Amino acid sequence: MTTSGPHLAELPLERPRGCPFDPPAELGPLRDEHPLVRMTFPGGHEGWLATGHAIVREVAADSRFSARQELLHSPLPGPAAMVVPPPAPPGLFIKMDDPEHGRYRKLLTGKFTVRRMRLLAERVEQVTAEFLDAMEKQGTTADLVTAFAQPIPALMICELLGVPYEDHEFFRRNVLPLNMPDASLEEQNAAMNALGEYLYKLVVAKRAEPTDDILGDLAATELTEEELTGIAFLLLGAGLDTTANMLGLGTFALLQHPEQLALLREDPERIDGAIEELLRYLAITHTGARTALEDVEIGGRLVKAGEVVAISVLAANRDPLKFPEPDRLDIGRKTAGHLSFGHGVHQCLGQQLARVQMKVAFTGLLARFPALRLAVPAEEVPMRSDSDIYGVYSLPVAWD
Ligand code: HEM
Repeated sequence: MTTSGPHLAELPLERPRGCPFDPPAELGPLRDEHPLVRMTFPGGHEGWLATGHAIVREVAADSRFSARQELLHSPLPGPAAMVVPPPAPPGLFIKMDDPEHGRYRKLLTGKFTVRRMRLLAERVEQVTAEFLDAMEKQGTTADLVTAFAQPIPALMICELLGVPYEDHEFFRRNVLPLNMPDASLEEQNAAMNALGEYLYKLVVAKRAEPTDDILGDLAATELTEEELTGIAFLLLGAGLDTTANMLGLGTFALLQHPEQLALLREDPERIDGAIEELLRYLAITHTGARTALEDVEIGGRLVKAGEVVAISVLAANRDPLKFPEPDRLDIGRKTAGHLSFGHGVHQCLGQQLARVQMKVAFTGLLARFPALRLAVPAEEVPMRSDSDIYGVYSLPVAWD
């Protein structure tokens, strides 16, 4: 076991200007030499950065590493990195460990199964067709983000949870700062409080008058109103911004790789493989973190109790030891084992929902607009470089 080695002064974050889909240039060589490396966190704490696929998987699967937020130092710079966060509010189980985490998750797993999500496909098709109709009517150009990528997942998660879609602008406005490390603590707290108050009122109403949706079902259990609010907050936050960014950034990536797009257009059956490859290649939830609860020997290094390990999903998904020619977007490749939905007990609960939405939405978009193209030079597309969830802020597209 080695105790010395290189030391990173910060987590490299900037994706290259020329190819905004690739990891920061430093990350590849670093991962290949030192898949687990010492790093100073923005608040000055010493910890680690895991970039190798095997190590990232190990950390995510090992219950000696905790997801509890009060133990975490943020690996991303910004005001939140300077403070120790409070324990997660009740119900926010993504920031909890088992058995507490499992108690909440168990109540939800049956609601997001492959079978249930496939049954939903018809409704996703209707919703997608409506937004594509509206986009087509508006002329021969559009911002794909506001016309297509955002509204489809927003409407679907609202319907599933039983949250009024009319309020989606309010959710979007308030979810945004929560994923932005640079947002001030005041902004983040105000957003959290506004969403919390809204959702609390909603679950109280559902408890009084049951509704036929996920929150309605949960309101009929013994969960407290605070727990219901935390779960609603997690599901709404996770469902609004993630799939939307995969649709926006995924379309951008396909337009920038015309040979891959042509393969998909030639044989739309390739869609499932294309989606997994886009998930791997783009790694929109690029960074995570865990805290060691005890001393752990891993990858030939000793991570001490209390130290935080930042995880670069982006670097791990591009590890040549796992994926040959990892920097090539190849919709026909074997993608099993990509880490874009996480790994271990916290693996994404909504992944089947996300897959169904992406399949229907990408298929509908490509069929409706055979001549879809960027309406601005690629360098002018505004990237979400300042967010925990990568993507595009807008994607001007045109068709004939
Ligand atoms: C393409 C879209 C999506 C991506 C890339 C994504 C990514 C992830 C990742 C990486 C995690 C693990 C986080 C960790 O280990 O700390 C996660 C967890 C989670 N995701 Fe997703 N997600 C997506 C869509 C969704 C959707 C649509 C929902 C809707 C309900 C959702 C709900 C959740 C929940 C509840 C968890 C926490 C699971 C747990 O802690 O047990 N996700 N997601």
